[in-house]
Amino acid sequence: MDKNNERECNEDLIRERRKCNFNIEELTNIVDGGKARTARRREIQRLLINDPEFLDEIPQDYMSHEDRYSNELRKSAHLMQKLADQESGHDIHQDIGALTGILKDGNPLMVHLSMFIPAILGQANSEQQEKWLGRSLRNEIIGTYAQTELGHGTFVRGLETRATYDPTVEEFVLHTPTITATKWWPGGLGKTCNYCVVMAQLYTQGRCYGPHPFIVQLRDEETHRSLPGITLGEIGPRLGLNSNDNGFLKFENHRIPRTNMLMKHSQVLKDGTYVKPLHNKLSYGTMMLVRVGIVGACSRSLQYAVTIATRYSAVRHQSEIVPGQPEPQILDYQTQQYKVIPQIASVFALIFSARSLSKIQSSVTAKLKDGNTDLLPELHSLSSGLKALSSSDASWGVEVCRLACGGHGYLASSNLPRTYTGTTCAITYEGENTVLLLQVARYLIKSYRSIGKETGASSVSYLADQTSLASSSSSFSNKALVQAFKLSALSLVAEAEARLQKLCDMGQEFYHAWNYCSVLLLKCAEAHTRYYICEKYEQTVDSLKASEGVKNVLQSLCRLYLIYHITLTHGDFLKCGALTPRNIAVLEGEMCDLLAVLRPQAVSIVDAFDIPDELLGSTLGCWDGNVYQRLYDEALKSPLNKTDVPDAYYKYLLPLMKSSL
Ligand SMILES: CC/C=C\C/C=C\C/C=C\C/C=C\CCC(=O)SCCNC(=O)CCNC(=O)[C@H](O)C(C)(C)COP(=O)(O)OP(=O)(O)OC[C@H]1O[C@@H](n2cnc3c(N)ncnc32)[C@H](O)[C@@H]1OP(=O)(O)O
Ligand SMILES: Cc1cc2nc3c(=O)[nH]c(=O)nc-3n(C[C@H](O)[C@H](O)[C@H](O)COP(=O)(O)OP(=O)(O)OC[C@H]3O[C@@H](n4cnc5c(N)ncnc54)[C@H](O)[C@@H]3O)c2cc1C
Repeated sequence: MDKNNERECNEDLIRERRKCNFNIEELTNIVDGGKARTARRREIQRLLINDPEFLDEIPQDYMSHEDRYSNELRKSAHLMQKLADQESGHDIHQDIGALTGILKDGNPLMVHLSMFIPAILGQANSEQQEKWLGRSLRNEIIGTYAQTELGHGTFVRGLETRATYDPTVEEFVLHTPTITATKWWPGGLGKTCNYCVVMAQLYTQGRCYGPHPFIVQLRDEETHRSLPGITLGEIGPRLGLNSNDNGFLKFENHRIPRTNMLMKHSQVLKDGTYVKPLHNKLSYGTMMLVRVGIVGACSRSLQYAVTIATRYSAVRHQSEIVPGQPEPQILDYQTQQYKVIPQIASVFALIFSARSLSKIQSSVTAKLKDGNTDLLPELHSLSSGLKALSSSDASWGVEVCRLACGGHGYLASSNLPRTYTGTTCAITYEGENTVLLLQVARYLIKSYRSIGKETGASSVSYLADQTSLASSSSSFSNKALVQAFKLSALSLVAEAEARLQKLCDMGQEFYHAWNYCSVLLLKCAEAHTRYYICEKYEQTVDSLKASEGVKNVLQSLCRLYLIYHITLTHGDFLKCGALTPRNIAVLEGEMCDLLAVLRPQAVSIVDAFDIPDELLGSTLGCWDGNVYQRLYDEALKSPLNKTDVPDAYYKYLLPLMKSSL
């Protein structure tokens, strides 16, 4: 689509784009993380969208279960080949964002790229990396991450798969002792992978040392047949991601060499002696790494959904605001603005938090190389909290965007249903959100109780700021609003700690008291993480070197985000005295003013996300706004439209209609 050719474009969108008062390219660079990143993303996307191999012969929704898998595997394999053919020197994980939309509805090689290779990088020692890293990067072997079992996903310590060391032959015996120990869910496990990293309970010298990672060959490298002692299969249709072959796996006393235990952090020596790691949760490192990646992935899903909803809201006319006048664009309704524009603001919140988290992760990883694990709990807490809030915010945001598109948003061709199912899964996988938030709460309570002890953990240092509890601000600057979030989080943590202590003082065991307070603890974790996101948003926008136009847009979006979230949880702000009822009323009024200020810029802001039509894949969100013709053309692709009278009519309907004659 030639974006300079207005003749092919919907008139409403032309008018919207003429209202733009900022430099779109500059905002695109901010979204991508710099000019060079924009250029690289475009280079990759051009390479992909001009390649006919990525086209589907028929829309996926009309394919059989087998054909969907096969079609997606074809494209995934082609994509991997294409990326491998690219000049070297690029980190493929840096490029993952550029690939959004090219593969639809889960792809069978995703976990190979996002977990198997990272697991080898993070858990294997140098000899093991020598053996498996190159092969997996060259796609000579394809792997997955097999941790979850039928009986246990959340509670990793409860996994039942066993790896028992036999020093006589220096092998581990992998065994699935019960039906509930069957590995269940891993992406690509059913039919695609020939290797995997298995998390199993390590037994040596008669003792269990807990879950550890092992690399296991599953299928013959020539015939692709499952190896003896291994049962593999696919788990069946899911809410979404149905092009992937999520699988199951059972071991029947399957033997692997001792050197297949991934030994970067802990080891089992030839005689069976266990050497413990520097920190006993280092074996959970792959999960933590992916949680960081999920924050960025969620921001991209939301960019897709909100691009579709915003453009559609500019094109769609319905009802009337002024009686008797022409039907307005639905984007002119304040309630529609309230659906769509906070989601645009949320995209930037997620982008800036993802970047901040990624920096922290790099510095923790660098420290780990020197044997320093001090900041691991801080990273665990932040990555858990941000994974949870980003996935729930993005899922809700995508759903709101679907609702904002009325009936057409329910159509598969809008690409909103698939965007939703591809986002909501992140609430569950890689640590179910409630469970991760309770991990954050655990860290908060522990940190609150150790006030005064220097831990170097900056995300919780505010918990020591007891004086702020008594003070409410009369100023409404963005900084002051962020302070209100801080106060709200601090006061919730203080309340939860006091409630826990009271129950313990009354004679309850701590773990019962914990469960009894867990709804409040969840709120603490959410408030703390929201404060973190708001603080990063405000700081990033404040310190941004940008033109006035871009800065103004981002300031307004940031302010909208702060006020929007205050209004959603205003009870917490009132309860702690951070804001008064009058303050809330004023802020609610200002939120509506901000919607009006941002409304004329909305289309241009989503244009700055720069998502090519071919990747957006939506009849409603295309750049030219030619919505109705596209909806009609897509409908014609339905196989039911191949004939005027379907066979089913003769088989079922005709006999029914004639039966009473
Ligand atoms: C590169 C990627 C790019 C992009 C990504 C984009 C898209 C996604 C791509 C792929 C994803 C696809 C599919 C999903 C795959 C999966 O789902 S894999 C399976 C994931 N499974 C989970 O996440 C399980 C969740 N459960 C857990 O992590 C743990 O069980 C638990 C953390 C909830 C609890 O662990 P326990 O061992 O029981 O610990 P505890 O008793 O609760 O706590 C003891 C102390 O340990 C601390 N702790 C726990 N975890 C960590 C950690 N990772 N690091 C540091 N510390 C940790 C905890 O805080 C406790 O500390 P105390 O000081 O309080 O004692
Ligand atoms: C699309 C998809 C892809 C996946 N890919 C993989 C993969 O590649 N590899 C892999 O190993 N796994 C994978 N998984 C599995 C995934 O990681 C687990 O489903 C997830 O960790 C949740 O565990 P669970 O299913 O046991 O849920 P459960 O823990 O059974 O959760 C059920 C409910 O119990 C609650 N609950 C559980 N424990 C607690 C607690 N301590 N406190 C309070 N509430 C609690 C939860 O909040 C939830 O409401 C995938 C899952 C999905 C949906």
